[in-house]
Amino acid sequence: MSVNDVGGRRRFEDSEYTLHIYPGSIAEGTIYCPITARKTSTAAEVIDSLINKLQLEKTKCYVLAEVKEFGGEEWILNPTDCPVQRMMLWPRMALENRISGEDYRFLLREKNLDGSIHYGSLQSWLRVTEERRRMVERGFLPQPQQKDYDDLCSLPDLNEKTLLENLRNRFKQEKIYTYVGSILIVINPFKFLPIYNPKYVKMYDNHQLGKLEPHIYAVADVAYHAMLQRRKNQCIVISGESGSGKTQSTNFLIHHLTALSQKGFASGVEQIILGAGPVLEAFGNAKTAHNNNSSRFGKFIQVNYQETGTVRGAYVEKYLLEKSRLVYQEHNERNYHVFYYLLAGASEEERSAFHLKQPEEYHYLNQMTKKPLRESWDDYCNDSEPDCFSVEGEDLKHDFERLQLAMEMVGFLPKTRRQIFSLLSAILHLGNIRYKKKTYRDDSIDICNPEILPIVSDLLEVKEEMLFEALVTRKTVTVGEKLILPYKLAEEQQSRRDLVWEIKINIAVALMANMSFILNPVCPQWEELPVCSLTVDT
Ligand SMILES: Nc1ncnc2c1ncn2[C@@H]1O[C@H](COP(=O)(O)OP(=O)(O)OP(=O)(O)O)[C@@H](O)[C@H]1O
Repeated sequence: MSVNDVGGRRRFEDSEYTLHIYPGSIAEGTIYCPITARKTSTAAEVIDSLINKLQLEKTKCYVLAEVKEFGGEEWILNPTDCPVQRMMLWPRMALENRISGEDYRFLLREKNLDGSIHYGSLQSWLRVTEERRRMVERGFLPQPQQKDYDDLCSLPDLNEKTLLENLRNRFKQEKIYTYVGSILIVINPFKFLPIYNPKYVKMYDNHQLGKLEPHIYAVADVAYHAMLQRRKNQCIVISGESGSGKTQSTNFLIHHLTALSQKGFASGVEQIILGAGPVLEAFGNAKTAHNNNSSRFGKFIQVNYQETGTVRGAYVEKYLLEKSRLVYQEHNERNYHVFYYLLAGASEEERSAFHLKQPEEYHYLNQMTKKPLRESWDDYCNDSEPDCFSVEGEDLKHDFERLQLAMEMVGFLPKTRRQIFSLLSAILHLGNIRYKKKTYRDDSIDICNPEILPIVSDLLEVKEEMLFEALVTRKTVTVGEKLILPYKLAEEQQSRRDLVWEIKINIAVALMANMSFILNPVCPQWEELPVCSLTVDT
């Protein structure tokens, strides 16, 4: 790096730096090409200068990749990223040894037509990495400054301090995966790392665990090949606290498991499992204090394979749905996303058919946010004060459209979709029912605002009298006898809570039934074929 200006802050911003870009096989004969750039120069501008300087084909699409360890992961820069700023984050040693140092550098890469990155021969890339590793081991190349262990079992001195230090060291180098024997520890980077592209799928295909840098693909790969070789079902359990990245890791696993089975309708299964994401997410995720998109349920995904390793179908099940969230949420938390999507995205016709109101008018949504009522949903968009109805960066109208599309993809007919939205609206209206004592002497309950009953009966498509009975009385069975007992005022919450939970469970069952059907198309020949399955449990 050379700085050609040493003035005040303004002038420092304008300073010029020299970037050394390695074009590799794109410009044979050029080891690196020096490009002058400023702190604010974008990757797109640097690439333009490179194209002119190296006289590259202008019709092709190029990207810059940042490498922090030769032969290691490549971080592809977006066209708007500023390479100089990235370079300024490199350690001083790396900047001082620009020419002889080989660890930190920018590479020029070509983009394929499908948007993937052209890496040239993977084998030669792997060979270089391996050779380098061997040379480091023999002492021909210096050891990395801070030695880290990719398997905690190999730590020479294993205690809490060394364990955490090792994980921290690795994380600083954006190595988010570390083994403990056959267990994989993942530290959520909260940013996208380009280590999930096809190059990595290929690289981890059929490799013994621990041979390469730890990766979630390695775990998927070991499970897949163990299933095929030993002909035994395999199970991967993902656990962690809320927001630690379980859902994201599940998606990476499913991606790799289906990529390994390229034949058959593998990609279709992946598309459905992952495509069903928006549906599961809308009905099963909510904003919590720790995670704006927290899954409030456990997920069991079973991918079934034929003996040949081809995906045969899949099975997804939700369990332990957090039912209490429907009727009560903690401070700074929300009810399930789907309610907010519906209220923001429904058309005028749907608003009137489902008797929709503003979110603040529903007890099940406004318990933690007591703010003055707004005139219309659009008012929320102009409100800069944060509240629980809007989350930064969220576009609820768009999310509702996306949900409708995803439901269509998972096989819901328009009529079923309407029924589900009608049930959701019924849940919200049920929450607004208020109770009182029937009479001064009679402790059983009555409804204060009976005008809600016709709305809910219309939405649930049940008779008003039946609904009233269900809300104020309960059935119990004693020895050989069925009793209908009135709810007492102290039990008023329970009276509608049971009904609300029942509705939500029925919606969840309908969702799962639909998904199971679409993920397991009936194919007569397959019925006779042996199957093995791989399950992912979060
Ligand atoms: N490997 C990863 N790379 C980049 N971002 C990640 C990774 N893992 C998780 N994240 C990000 O972290 C956030 C939380 O992750 P995720 O929703 O998967 O957590 P979770 O453990 O499923 O949470 P919850 O239990 O609350 O549902 C997401 O915004 C996700 O994009």
